[in-house]
Amino acid sequence: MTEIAKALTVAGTDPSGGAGIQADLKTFQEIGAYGMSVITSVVSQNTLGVKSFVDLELDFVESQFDAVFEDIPPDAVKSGMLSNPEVMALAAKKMKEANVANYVLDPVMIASSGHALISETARETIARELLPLATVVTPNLPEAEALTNRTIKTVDDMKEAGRILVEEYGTSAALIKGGHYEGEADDYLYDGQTFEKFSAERFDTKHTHGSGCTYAAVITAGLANGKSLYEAVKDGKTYITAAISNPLNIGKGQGPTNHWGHRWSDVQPLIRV
Ligand SMILES: Nc1ncnc2c1ncn2[C@@H]1O[C@H](COP(=O)(O)OP(=O)(O)O)[C@@H](O)[C@H]1O
Ligand SMILES: Cc1ncc(COP(=O)(O)O)c(N)n1
Repeated sequence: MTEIAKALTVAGTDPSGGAGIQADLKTFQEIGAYGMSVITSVVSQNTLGVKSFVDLELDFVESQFDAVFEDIPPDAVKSGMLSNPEVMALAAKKMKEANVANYVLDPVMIASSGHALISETARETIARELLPLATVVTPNLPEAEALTNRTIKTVDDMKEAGRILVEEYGTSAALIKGGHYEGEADDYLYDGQTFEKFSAERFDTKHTHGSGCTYAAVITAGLANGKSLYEAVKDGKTYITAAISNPLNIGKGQGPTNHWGHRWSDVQPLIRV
C-alpha cells in the first residue's frame, strides 16, 4: 500500500463548518492528506460572526498533542487559532519536542467578520515562540501590520513586511496575503532570497469565510506530500481562487468558500505566477 501523507491542524472550531478545524480537515481530505486535529478553543460562530469561545485547558490541549505525536507523527503541521500566549508556548514546545519539519503558521488574530480571536499580549508571543519555528507564516494585511508594527499601504510595504518577518523575526518564509488590499488578489512570498507574486482576479463576493484557513491548509497538505514551498503555495492559490470564484451561497452572512465543483484545470488560467 502507498504511504499516505499525514497533516495535523492545531486550531479552533467552527460549528458552521466554514473555518478553523472543520475547514482544515475538509481541505486536507480534498488535497490528499490524512487529516488530524488538536483543538485549542471551541468557538461558537457561523457566517454571521463569532458569538463566543472557550479555550480548552492547557493540560487537555497537551494531552491531544501527545495522543497524535505518540501514535501518528504528522508530516506537516498547521496552526490557526491559538488564542492566548500559554497555548502558543505549549504548541511551540510540543512541535520542538516532536521535531516537526514542516510547519505552516497562520497567525489568526481577527475573524473576517471583525471579531478578535486572540488576546493583545498574544501577538508578542507569536513573534517570540512561533515565528522562528515556521516553514512559512501566512498573515493577511491586518495580521502583517500587527506582527511587524507597521502600516501597510502599498505593495512595497507588503514586501517589506515579508522581509522583516524573515530577516528580523527568523521565520523561514512569509506569504503576505492581499485579500484585504485593493485591485487584484495578489499575495507575495518571500523566502529570504526572492519574492514570488501569486496573483488572481478579485471576485466581487462576500463569501470568503474560512479562506485564510483553507489556503494555509492546502499549503500544509502540499508540504506533507513532499512538495516544495513554491509548489504548495501555487496549489494553495489555485485552490482558494477556485473556492472563492464559485460560491456555495450558504448562510445568512459571509458564506464559506466552495471546496467542490471545479476541476483544477478549469481554474489554472485564473492564476498568474
Ligand atoms: N474577493 C476575492 N477574490 C479573489 N481572491 C481573494 C478574494 N478575497 C481574498 N482572496 C484571496 O484569498 C486568500 C485569503 O486571503 P485574505 O483574505 O487576505 O486572508 P484571510 O482569510 O486570512 O483574511 C488570498 O490568496 C487572497 O488573495
Ligand atoms: C476557529 C477559527 N479560526 C480561524 C478563523 C478565521 O477565518 P478566516 O480564514 O476567514 O480568516 C475563524 N473564523 N475561526
